[in-house]
Amino acid sequence: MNETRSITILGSTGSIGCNTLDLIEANPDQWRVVALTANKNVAKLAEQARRVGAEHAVIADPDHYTALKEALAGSGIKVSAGPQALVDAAQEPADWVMAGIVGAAGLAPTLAAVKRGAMVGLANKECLVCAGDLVMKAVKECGATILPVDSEHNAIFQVFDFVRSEGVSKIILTASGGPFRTRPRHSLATVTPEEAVKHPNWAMGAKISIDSATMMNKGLELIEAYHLFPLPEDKIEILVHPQSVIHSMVEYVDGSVLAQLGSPDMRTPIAYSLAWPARMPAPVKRLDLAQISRLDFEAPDDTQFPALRMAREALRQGGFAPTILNAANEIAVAAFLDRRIGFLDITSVVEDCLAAFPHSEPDSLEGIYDMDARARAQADICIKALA
Ligand SMILES: NC(=O)C1=CN([C@@H]2O[C@H](COP(=O)(O)OP(=O)(O)OC[C@H]3O[C@@H](n4cnc5c(N)ncnc54)[C@H](OP(=O)(O)O)[C@@H]3O)[C@@H](O)[C@H]2O)C=CC1
Ligand SMILES: CC(=O)[C@@H](O)[C@H](O)COP(=O)(O)O
Ligand SMILES: [Mn+2]
Repeated sequence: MNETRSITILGSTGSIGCNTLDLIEANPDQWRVVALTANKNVAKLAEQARRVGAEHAVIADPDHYTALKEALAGSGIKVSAGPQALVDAAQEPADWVMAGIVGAAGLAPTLAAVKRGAMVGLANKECLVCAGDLVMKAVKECGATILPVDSEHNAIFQVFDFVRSEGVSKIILTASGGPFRTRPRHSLATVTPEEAVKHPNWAMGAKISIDSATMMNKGLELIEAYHLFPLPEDKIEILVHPQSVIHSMVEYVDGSVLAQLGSPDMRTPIAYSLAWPARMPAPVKRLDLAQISRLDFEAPDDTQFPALRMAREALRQGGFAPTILNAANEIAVAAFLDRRIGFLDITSVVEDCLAAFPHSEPDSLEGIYDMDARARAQADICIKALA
């Protein structure tokens, strides 16, 4: 990469945000940091902003505005707070925006970056699950470039022949199977949040780690892949691969299967997206296949992991079903992390919420926000009923 790129990181204090900062700080001359954002973590945001000389720091929770202002006093860094300030930050003219906020809270700022035609590194899969048609329509209309950061989608992006896409026969999304892949389902009723966040291969934020444990992560990724790549749902297959070395594959009509491999370290897909269309170095452990010595594969078990079936059905059903799936899952995962429900209740809550609403089609962003809020309220009702 020859030119200097200006960058905004939405969710800079999270796992994706910190990995992104790690890469840009290794090559500081190539980057100018426009804005960094967080939800509540004032201390980390202020420290990051000072360290990289950000122009603007935004805290989503307005109750933390004064604390951030004090933490950045004398730095010359602009400070703002609240959900609209996140959108304003995404609208500032940075060449490249990392969509690294967790959950549907990332939708509005991601859409704001898309609408000004930016290059967007997309980690926030929930915004595509919640509002995929609307986001992808805005991408086309506004000339934005989506660079998939999610490791599987980044792998597919690296090996998908967009010029001759009629030659693609299917996508194979790999899944680790999470920490409970080999555990009998009945034994999962009593697992703790501490056990469930322990992913076998990846270090990630709490919400996505729980999603990996229920395999809802792969369900969300199925819907994400459907929106990112020009293939129907029945051409997107899920394959369990416990080592997370092959990050995904594309099969072509001539029988060729192209895969992207690497150590399970998000700095590789983030670096690919940051430098795109060039490449940049990433300080990750090099893949040593002789040492790994074997790669395993198995078909996913929909009985052990009903989230996979539910996500595929929601995608087939269309309309608001994926919006409801995502919203209910966010609320149920938060309740599990708070120890208000058990691990197996997460997917039961999602299933009950999906059943609670008759089929209807979104016609606007407001309609999507309305359904997202109604699904969250319904999930709260289901959770109270379990107590
Ligand atoms: N972690 C990973 O390796 C991968 C993550 N992803 C996806 O990337 C996204 C981020 O994941 P991850 O980095 O693990 O998550 P983390 O929980 O580690 O970080 C989330 C970030 O979003 C901010 N945030 C949380 N809630 C809000 C809110 N309501 N409004 C504004 N900002 C908010 C957090 O701020 P604060 O620190 O103040 O709470 C933090 O900066 C998710 O969509 C995930 O699915 C995809 C592939 C891999
Ligand atoms: C790193 C990443 O992209 C995660 O989404 C990861 O893939 C989670 O692993 P599994 O969902 O396959 O367990
Ligand atoms: Mn992933």
